[in-house]
Amino acid sequence: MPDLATRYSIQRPYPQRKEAPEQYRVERCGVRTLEKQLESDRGRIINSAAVRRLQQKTQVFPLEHNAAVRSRLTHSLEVQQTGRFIVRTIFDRLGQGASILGLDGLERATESLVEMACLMHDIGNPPFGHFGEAAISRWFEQTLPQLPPFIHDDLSEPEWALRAELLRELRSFEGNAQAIRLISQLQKLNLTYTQTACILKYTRCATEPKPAKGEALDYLRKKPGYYFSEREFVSHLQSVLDMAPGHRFPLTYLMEAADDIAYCLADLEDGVDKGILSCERLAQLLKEQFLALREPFGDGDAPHFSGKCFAELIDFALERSAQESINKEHEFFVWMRVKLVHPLVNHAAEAFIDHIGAISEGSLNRALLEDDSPCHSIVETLKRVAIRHVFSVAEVETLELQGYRIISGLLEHYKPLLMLPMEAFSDLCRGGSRGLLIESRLFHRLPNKHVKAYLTLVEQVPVLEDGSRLGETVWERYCRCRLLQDMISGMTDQYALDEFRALSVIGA
Ligand SMILES: Nc1nc2c(ncn2[C@H]2C[C@H](O)[C@@H](COP(=O)(O)OP(=O)(O)OP(=O)(O)O)O2)c(=O)[nH]1
Ligand SMILES: [Mg+2]
Repeated sequence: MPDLATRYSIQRPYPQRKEAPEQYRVERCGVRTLEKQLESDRGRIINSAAVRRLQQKTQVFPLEHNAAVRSRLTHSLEVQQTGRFIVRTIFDRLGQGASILGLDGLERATESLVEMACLMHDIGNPPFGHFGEAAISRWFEQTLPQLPPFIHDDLSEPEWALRAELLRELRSFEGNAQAIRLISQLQKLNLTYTQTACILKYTRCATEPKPAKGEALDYLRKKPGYYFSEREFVSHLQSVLDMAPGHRFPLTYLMEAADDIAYCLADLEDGVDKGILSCERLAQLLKEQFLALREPFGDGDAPHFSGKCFAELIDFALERSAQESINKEHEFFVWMRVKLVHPLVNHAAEAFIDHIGAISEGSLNRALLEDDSPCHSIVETLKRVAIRHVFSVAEVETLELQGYRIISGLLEHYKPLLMLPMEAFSDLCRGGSRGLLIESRLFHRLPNKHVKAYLTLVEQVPVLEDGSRLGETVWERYCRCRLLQDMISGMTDQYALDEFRALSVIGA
């Protein structure tokens, strides 16, 4: 079994130290140095604009005015807390055994890595959450066939192949892949590779096809985890941390479990807070859903969860809330959390320890909580009730349609920039604007940082299998599409709405 601790490295893309790479490993640099470097990562992350922008991005409810309802930022803070709880539970359980896993003395470092991964895990998400991702992907899917070098060009065989892969990538915008791009190229946070690896949730490059069910590591590769533009960064990260391609960094499993535990209850609480469901109705739905999920396991009509019948536990939370005179809903969720979070955290910690071999290798092909246990059924129950009874109500769907309209509308406004021939766009980048009435004005609205990232990427024309280079026009157009995706996904909900209104000449 690979020793977990050998994966803890303080190496960064832009090193500030002069030592040879072996000195970056915790066995050589020592735990104190590692902790100091991770403290520096914390500062870089907490002070980043990408984290601040989460405060105005949708978790479930787009453009929400009620600040008590979760945004991506408040959700991420809850994930951070849950992540810390899981790490502490693992170390408490391990006790003296931490040294067997090579984790001796690494509790603080592990806690910091997981906490910061949790805080950052959603930074690549576009405005309007899931629907934002879908809107970007769909717009590109419909528009790419109209873009000049993508529809006609005199290309060699290998160029055709890569062009097709780049098009596949541009059709599938992914928040997780965008997060890797943000850290490495757009914000250049220069985090330790170890810290960045904790949020590399999926391990497939977006140019590769989705694996078929049953294929090796199909779960870890089910969504794009990084873009072609970051392939060299990721490949370097993998070699620094001894990660095989397609495999995960061990602590990423903890970030994923913390996210699952945090949002499954929180989304329902927000639904109740917004008056979409009453606690009584929710309690009934949860009991029914849990029974239905446990049926194939034959544990009867009172399946046990953490030594108690699940229905009893819900009724207990309901009773406690009935005794509360002022904030009944709050009381209900306090008790739900008290009764559910501990067992779920314990289960995640146990699964981490039980599967430490596969986890150290990064080959466990599922989420920690995804087994056939009652704990898994609880998470599934909460998620399914949210999907059926919160996300799909008319109010939420209307807001999602508005988000969709805003994102596709914005991309449509910026489309003239994508249609320009390469030479005219380079002219714009050099400050020229002759004859480009609309395009020059649109260009001036692009964030400087994103234009700089585009200019850097344009220079990195990929080398093909046969040693030749990809045609410049195709590569440049890929970079320009990426630029537009960077710009749109970097917006907050409110900023996207304001920008859409401004460009559409609609008043507030
Ligand atoms: N409004 C709405 N929210 C949804 C829907 N499906 C899931 N959500 C919420 C549930 C969670 O609070 C949140 C999860 O968002 P993410 O985009 O991060 O997805 P998740 O982490 O499950 O998947 P990932 O593996 O990161 O792609 O979105 C939906 O159809 N509508
Ligand atoms: Mg996510």
